[in-house]
Amino acid sequence: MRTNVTLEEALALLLDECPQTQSIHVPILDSLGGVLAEDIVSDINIPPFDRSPLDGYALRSVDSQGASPDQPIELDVIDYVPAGSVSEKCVKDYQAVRIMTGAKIPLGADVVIRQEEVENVGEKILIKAPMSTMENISRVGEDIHVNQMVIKAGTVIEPAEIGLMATLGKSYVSVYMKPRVAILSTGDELLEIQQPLQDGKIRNSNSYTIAAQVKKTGGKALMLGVCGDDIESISEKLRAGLGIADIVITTGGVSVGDKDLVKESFMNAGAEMLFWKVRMKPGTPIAVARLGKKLLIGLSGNPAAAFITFEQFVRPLVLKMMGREKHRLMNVETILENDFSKVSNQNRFVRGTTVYRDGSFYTKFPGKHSSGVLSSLSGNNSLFYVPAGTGPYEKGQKVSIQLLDQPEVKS
Ligand SMILES: Nc1nc2c(c(=O)[nH]1)N[C@H]1C(S)=C(S)[C@@H](COP(=O)(O)OP(=O)(O)OC[C@H]3O[C@@H](n4cnc5c(N)ncnc54)[C@H](O)[C@@H]3O)O[C@H]1N2
Ligand code: MOO
Repeated sequence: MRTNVTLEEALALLLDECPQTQSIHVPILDSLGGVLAEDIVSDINIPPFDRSPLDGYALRSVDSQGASPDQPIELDVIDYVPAGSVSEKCVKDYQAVRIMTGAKIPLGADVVIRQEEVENVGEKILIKAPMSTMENISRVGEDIHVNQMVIKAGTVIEPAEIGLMATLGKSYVSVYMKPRVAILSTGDELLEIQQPLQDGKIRNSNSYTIAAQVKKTGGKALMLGVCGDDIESISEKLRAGLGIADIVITTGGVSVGDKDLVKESFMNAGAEMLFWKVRMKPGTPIAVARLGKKLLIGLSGNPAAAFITFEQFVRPLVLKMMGREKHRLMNVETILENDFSKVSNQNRFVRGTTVYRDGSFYTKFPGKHSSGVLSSLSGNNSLFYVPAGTGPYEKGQKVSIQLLDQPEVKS
């Protein structure tokens, strides 16, 4: 088993092991945030017919030649066509059809004049300027044409893609399944959240934080609950998790204590250890094992360590499994709003809150940094990576920061 691996090695080892999930057909609205597993090619033109982009009159451009405010040209209005209807008439010499936005251009007409530009005289209109052919006409297929590749497999589905599928008459679509991530919290000190506190015990928060992170990333979280520090009980829960999930995440029990039994439990469940311990703080003792195509990831029990190692390792893994090509966190340049004076021989991730103001990003650090502190994670949207031996960093200094979420825009 490899140990004390670098961040890059740990991520590479995980991503190398990562199988893509199978594709599944879902109603288009359920595909939001998923990755398309098929090419979407159009079998129709959009718009399907020449149509009016205006409320006005459809006419023949030749009839408008020579028109001016002093010498307007008079046309007979022979029909009315609202959107959704089709005129049965053909526009002939010095005729026009009243037309609404979205309606099909009647035969014979090759331009549309907006209604504000004409003068109405009974059943007739006066036009006061010449028009060029095809003016104010949305052409058939100008948006999408037959056989056009509209959305490529691998595209992340956003609201616009859902609208495109709808316009093409596609009600179901093939996407990669959400990776299923089972979550188990280990520790004799853990109570379920409904239970009253007892001396020496705490409530299990990690399962909930991690399940929320899984959901936010696009995976499906499956709760395995809480388990005491006992190899047989942990192994039994792991087997149950492996039966229903692509990845099993545990928290707690990965350090060097007498009751740190997760690695042994991974092996007891039949898995092969890939690595233990990454050169980073917090979250050093992360343990990763493989059983067939499934991965077992043991995160530290410390809430902030579990949160941060999830973002560094599990988030990219889940994204890659669901077919996302871009799974790295975005780095931006930010201006520090406090000092960070700690210099240590360990690589470190420091939680921070980043905002966007007057064209720049600004980052504040909370007062409490310990990996056991959960409260100061609230409101954080970024992580400052401090390589070993660097610093101190000072207020006003420009540094690079990882964004976990879009920053608030302040004015
Ligand atoms: N002698 C040493 N002790 C420790 C070392 C070391 O190198 N030598 N490493 C420390 C570091 S760094 C970390 S990180 C922790 C990791 O320990 P474990 O992953 O084994 O986690 P636990 O000891 O089980 O728990 C740590 C902490 O977190 C609380 N916890 C656990 N599960 C939950 C949960 N589901 N919800 C909320 N809080 C939880 C637990 O009660 C502990 O307080 O080890 C250091 N020790
Ligand atoms: O690696 Mo630990 O999470 O710093 O206390």
